[in-house]
Amino acid sequence: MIRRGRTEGWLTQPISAFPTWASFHGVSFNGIKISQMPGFEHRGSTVIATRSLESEKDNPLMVVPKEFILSRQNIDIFSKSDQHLKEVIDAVGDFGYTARGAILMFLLMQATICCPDMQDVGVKNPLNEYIKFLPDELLPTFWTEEEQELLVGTTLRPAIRAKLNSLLREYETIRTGTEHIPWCAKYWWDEEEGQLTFEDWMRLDAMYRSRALEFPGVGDCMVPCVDMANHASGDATAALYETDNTGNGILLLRKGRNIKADEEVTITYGDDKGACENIFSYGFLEESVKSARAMFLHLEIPDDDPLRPAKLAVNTAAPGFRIFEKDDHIDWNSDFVWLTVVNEEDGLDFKLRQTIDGQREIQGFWKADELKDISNLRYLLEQDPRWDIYQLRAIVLLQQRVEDQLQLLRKTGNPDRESSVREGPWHIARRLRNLESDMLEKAGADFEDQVRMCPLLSCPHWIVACSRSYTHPPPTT
Ligand SMILES: C[S@@+](CC[C@H](N)C(=O)[O-])C[C@H]1O[C@@H](n2cnc3c(N)ncnc32)[C@H](O)[C@@H]1O
Repeated sequence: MIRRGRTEGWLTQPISAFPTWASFHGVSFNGIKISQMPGFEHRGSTVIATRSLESEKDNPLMVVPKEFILSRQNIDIFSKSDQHLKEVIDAVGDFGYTARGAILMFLLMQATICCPDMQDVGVKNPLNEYIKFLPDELLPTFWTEEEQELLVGTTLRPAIRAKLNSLLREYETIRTGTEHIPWCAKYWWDEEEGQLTFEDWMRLDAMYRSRALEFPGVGDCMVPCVDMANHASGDATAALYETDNTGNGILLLRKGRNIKADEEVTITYGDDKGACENIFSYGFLEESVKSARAMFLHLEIPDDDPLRPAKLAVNTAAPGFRIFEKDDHIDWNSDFVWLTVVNEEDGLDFKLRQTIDGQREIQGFWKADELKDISNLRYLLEQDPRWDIYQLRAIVLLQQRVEDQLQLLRKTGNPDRESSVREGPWHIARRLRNLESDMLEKAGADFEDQVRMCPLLSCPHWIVACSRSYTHPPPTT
């Protein structure tokens, strides 16, 4: 549907029409415009100063009426006057009550309302037009198989796979939830006339993912017009966004910041995000980025661990660990790792409990303490006299996983660009490979140092103590 709307023109508007649309609906601009930056057209539209601006004198640069903020709460309000919107949000169950679910369903309704084939569906509102100004971002979920192959060995590759699987599950939830509604059955799902495809869902997800912001006092939302600001990190960030005391969205130059006419007014999409997350959500990596910053590596509980099924049953954490830069070294965090490195002899135990509705539920224990939440395990292990051993097991496990990932990256090398591969994905994949490879090398060296400095290594029994969760040869000292 969306692709058709873009081609036939009913779901697209030139950005030159944006200022008229925005001012007509009460958005105020002070010394700024939305347009493309000469020389940087590949970055789409952005916010540009029309005259020199000073934070002391000119703030706020933009005020967006609070009714325009696409948030969970506002969509609740919209759905009170649009029974079709309410019907589909209610039909998709819990998903429709999350910010992401409600906003995606709202965007889907706007595209549906714009489609000339759909009669008497939804209520026309100013945000029907907003979706027409949103470009189709080349996020990695849209890279071809061949382009995604360039990512083998990077953490972006499994992230894309997982995302596509979760999008498929969402799409199925929407289909099964709404196919009994007569107008959805006809316009979305009918085998001949139905317009909605998985590609539409991917496009709506890309609109949301590349534009959603966490707005102070509102939560995850899309703020039309503020979401036209491009990203710059660190000192290069020119402006901040927040809500004023009446709930309107505002854009403010950073304190003490001056901007010359024709300069870009950027915001930050999050300076702490790793290179992988930036590419995943926004489809680009700033040229100034010189490190991967943060990476998430998946972990498996070994098949020969007799507690594996029980551990997986109680696990509520992401199955892996995150490494990140901290000062001049690489640090890590994970709740899952602690569950992986302890076993029955240490004090981990599981019991089956009968619930009141007759179901059986598995409960985890660390010695006498019930593991109500897996995030509590680390705290309990810290109190244990064998904490040093668990730490050593964890670090050795991470060290091996980091080494495996590095080997995978090295094995695939830096492939040459085939003519069927687009320049953008190729360039980004190459940069990510190099950045992640550097970070893994640094993490490997830091973990090696930690193992080497561990006092337990002078104890001849340490391998025995560690052996349960340590299946690889110990590092040489
Ligand atoms: C929130 S939108 C910003 C407005 C967008 N440029 C537009 O045309 O609607 C985020 C998208 O803008 C682009 N973008 C933002 N900052 C960028 C940057 N520093 N370099 C390259 N592209 C950027 C990316 O395509 C990103 O997915």
